[in-house]
Amino acid sequence: MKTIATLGDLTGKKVLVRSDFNVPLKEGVITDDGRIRAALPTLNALLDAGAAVIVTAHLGRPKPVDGFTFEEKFSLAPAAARLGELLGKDVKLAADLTGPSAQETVAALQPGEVAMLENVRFDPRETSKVDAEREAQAAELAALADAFVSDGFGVVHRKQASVYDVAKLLPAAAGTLVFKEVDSLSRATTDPERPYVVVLGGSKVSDKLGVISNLIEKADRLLIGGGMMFTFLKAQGHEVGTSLLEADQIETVQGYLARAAERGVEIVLPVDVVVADAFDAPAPAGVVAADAIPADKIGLDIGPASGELFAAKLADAKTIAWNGPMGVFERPEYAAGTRAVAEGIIAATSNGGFSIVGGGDSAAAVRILGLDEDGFSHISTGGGASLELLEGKVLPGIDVLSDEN
Ligand SMILES: Nc1ncnc2c1ncn2[C@@H]1O[C@H](COP(=O)(O)OP(=O)(O)OP(=O)(O)O)[C@@H](O)[C@H]1O
Ligand SMILES: O=C(O)[C@H](O)COP(=O)(O)O
Repeated sequence: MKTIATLGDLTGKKVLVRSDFNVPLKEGVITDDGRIRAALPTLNALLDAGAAVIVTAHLGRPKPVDGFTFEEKFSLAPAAARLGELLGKDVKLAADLTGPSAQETVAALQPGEVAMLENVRFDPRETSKVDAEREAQAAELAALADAFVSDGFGVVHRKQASVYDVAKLLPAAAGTLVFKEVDSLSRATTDPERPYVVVLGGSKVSDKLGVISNLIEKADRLLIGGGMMFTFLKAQGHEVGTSLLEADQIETVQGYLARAAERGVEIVLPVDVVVADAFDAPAPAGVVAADAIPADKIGLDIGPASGELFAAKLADAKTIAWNGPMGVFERPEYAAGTRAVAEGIIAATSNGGFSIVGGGDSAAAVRILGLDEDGFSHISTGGGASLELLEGKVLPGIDVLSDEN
């Protein structure tokens, strides 16, 4: 990948930086600013080099249909305010992406200053599958700057206008975060020390099921918790009540279970589950066996016996990749499973294992639960991106920064 140094003298230049500020928010307040902190080294390096910096980023998955559509709950305003605090300077947020507000903001921007553009996904062209639509948006973004730095590691697996297409239109380089992430993750992809154990959870079930197919070829053991455990339990013939379920993936998962058995890869599922009457019920209803979830209950965490089982399955691991919380850890009543797994990983790491935590929410869980970040070998800012790298895929946002381009 091309480094920032390849961009030459940046004094007085306007540099467009793609960051990943997709941070967890609760009532408009950022609950974990890890991704914003992780962006600082690149931003400071560019400011020190005399550049004026324009940051573009997304938050969540807004669904605009007809042109740029602002939606308060997906505004980057909290991220801009936090970035300003961390940099110790005012960060102006344009009200649009490439429209009059962005143009005025960028025109006034001086070397050493930082501005942000509103959520890049407020424009439907950002995520369009039609090349020409994305390219048109990328051209508008490129017109704002002299160079492009891709530093939003969490989004480099997306072939989107601000990640991929814009890199073709300006002198482009990878930021320091992208370099650091790729370096660390390559330890798990290139001849990992064994046993290699992968722990998967979270709620983006369909995003992650495909990853499992690939990891069956690479890992020795897969521990499955979080929202995706229910599709596995169902695939084994158990009822899952009103829990998160991808009904159309059941057969696919049955195929994974069969292939894992053939290859001698162990797939470990929870043996008990913490259930509630409803997602928003004020308190859990209890712990049930994983093969006996009542029809009117929803599973929101792995149970205590599963926490112990998972920790035991991690104990001898020499390479560990963890993506996705084991339950709805944001609520203390459903955080014990995630804590048990995190502590199991910390123990294995102190025993000589190499551990990677991936996923915005998993990294946030480590901090929110007050766990020791230094207990893990690498905490990635990427969720899907780190998983796809672990799968060995070529990521469009990295490929486009190749020295050969
Ligand atoms: N059993 C469950 N039912 C519903 N939601 C769950 C369950 N278990 C975990 N979750 C939710 O999953 C969310 C995190 O899932 P997600 O797949 O986004 O993980 P991630 O680590 O952030 O990865 P990425 O960075 O790719 O988004 C959390 O908000 C958590 O509350
Ligand atoms: O949270 C993430 O993993 C990244 O910001 C990418 O978000 P996306 O899955 O909505 O593309």
